[in-house]
Amino acid sequence: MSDDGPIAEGGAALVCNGLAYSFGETRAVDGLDLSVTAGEVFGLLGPNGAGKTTAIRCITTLLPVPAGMVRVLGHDAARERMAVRRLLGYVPQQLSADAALTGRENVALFARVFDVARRERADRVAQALEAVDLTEAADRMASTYSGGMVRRLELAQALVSAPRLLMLDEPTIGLDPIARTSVWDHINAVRAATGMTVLVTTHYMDEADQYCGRVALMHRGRIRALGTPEALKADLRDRRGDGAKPTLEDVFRDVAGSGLDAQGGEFRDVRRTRRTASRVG
Ligand SMILES: Nc1ncnc2c1ncn2[C@@H]1O[C@H](COP(=O)(O)OP(=O)(O)OP(=O)(O)O)[C@@H](O)[C@H]1O
Repeated sequence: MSDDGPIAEGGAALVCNGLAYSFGETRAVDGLDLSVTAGEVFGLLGPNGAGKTTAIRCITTLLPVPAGMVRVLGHDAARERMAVRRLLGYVPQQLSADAALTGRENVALFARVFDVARRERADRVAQALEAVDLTEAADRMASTYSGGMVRRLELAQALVSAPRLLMLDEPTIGLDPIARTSVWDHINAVRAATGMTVLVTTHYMDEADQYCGRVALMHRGRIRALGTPEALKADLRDRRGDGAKPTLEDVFRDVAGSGLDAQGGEFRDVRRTRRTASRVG
């Protein structure tokens, strides 16, 4: 922790205040307020077009912060971009592994990009591959990997720089249930070993319920509800008072109301798939 610079305010790994970002007339992020506690798994949920990816891209410094403030472990994302980048790991929605390289070469590439010290690189690459159970497959071309293996490889790429805050944009989309569980098991094992903070977006409500300590519903660029899945469900149950047990999806339908369908968004699995395996094949 000593070489990370400023101490995070109030134990927060990430703070966004009034973050806003527009694409032309489209206000993708519209005054986002968020505080993610160090060490937690935080789920950022919302229908298609809610602004989740745009917010993540601002936090990871891939987009500027034109309005509002973003701080990662006390570092300002607008003014200290390199410091923020050194603290972050990012697994984007888009495929980030190269089919024409081996698993080890893919992770080594990220180690170079993220400036892992040359003398440590081989060990750190091996550790990252081990952490996601890809040691045996490490020297095979990524084009031979299954979709779940590719996703774990992308996780290793993000982990090789030993991030304090891991950002995952729909990490399990398009994977079968066993591969989804495997991805989460590996994320949780690394988190338990390192204490890193995880911010994840997902359309899978069951995953958010099971794996996230707290979740926030983002809709039309803003947070509309935030809390533990249990608290959010209990609150809706109390308000409805009909004895039925709401799911997390019920909570978010309640919060976003008819605006969901008007925007064409769905909280349930939207049946999009990254087609990971076929795209690297
Ligand atoms: N490069 C871009 N150019 C123009 N508009 C964009 C661009 N990227 C996103 N948008 C718009 O910004 C809004 C927020 O999009 P964003 O991708 O951040 O949402 P999201 O919550 O991540 O959605 P999804 O769940 O589908 O990934 C949408 O209206 C989208 O059409």
